[in-house]
Amino acid sequence: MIQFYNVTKSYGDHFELSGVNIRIAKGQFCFLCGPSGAGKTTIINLILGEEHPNQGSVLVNRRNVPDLRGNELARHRRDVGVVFQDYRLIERLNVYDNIALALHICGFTARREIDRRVEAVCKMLGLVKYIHAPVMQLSGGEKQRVAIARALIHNPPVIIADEPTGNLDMKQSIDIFRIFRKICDMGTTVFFATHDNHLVEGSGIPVYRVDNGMISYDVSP
Ligand SMILES: Nc1ncnc2c1ncn2[C@@H]1O[C@H](COP(=O)(O)OP(=O)(O)OP(=O)(O)O)[C@@H](O)[C@H]1O
Repeated sequence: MIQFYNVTKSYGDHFELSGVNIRIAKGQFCFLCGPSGAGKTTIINLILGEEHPNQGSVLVNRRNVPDLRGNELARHRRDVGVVFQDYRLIERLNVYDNIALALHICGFTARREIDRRVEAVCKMLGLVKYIHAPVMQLSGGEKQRVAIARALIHNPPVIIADEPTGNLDMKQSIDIFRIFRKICDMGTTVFFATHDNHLVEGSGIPVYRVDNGMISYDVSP
């Protein structure tokens, strides 16, 4: 589903990732760990096609991302749901409108279909009672659930999470992590960048670790 072959990415002479090989199968859950500045967001941007490698290939669903242009790139970005640490929601809009906006942007116009999808995803994420609440009134954990709902609304085969628990306390982090595990159990591939060792250790989930420009792979016990 996600494959990096011998990828090199540098920014001038101050940062280089080299010889990056990643292989994440369809429906698999993998962590992406590493210290601040190690290149986690760079790897995510390569998957999204927001950055291009200097060398090597980045395949998602067998498509070489750096080759995608125009409609193909737009389609690729719809196929990869993204969740960020800082939620990136529109605070003055309510939960329903934040999630529905993602469907409007993709050309959905039928009100009944939009209602059906938004209600289903809110039900799955325990957001039904907040559906008409402005996002600014929600806690960090609730906002992150809205951001996950927005990322899931198109049923993307892949979800990328960039430090999704970075602003949350331990209890909320564990809740959010469990939601991602549930999403994976439903068949979605999940790549989860985190600094939270308490989520990684003992989880038994494979980990890609970036450090000093290199990547290694292991399975935490
Ligand atoms: N567009 C860019 N131009 C130049 N340098 C960049 C660019 N994007 C990132 N960098 C540099 O690349 C390095 C890796 O950054 P990146 O954001 O990928 O790290 P990270 O592991 O996600 O860090 P954090 O955990 O702090 O978010 C950093 O030294 C950063 O300053």
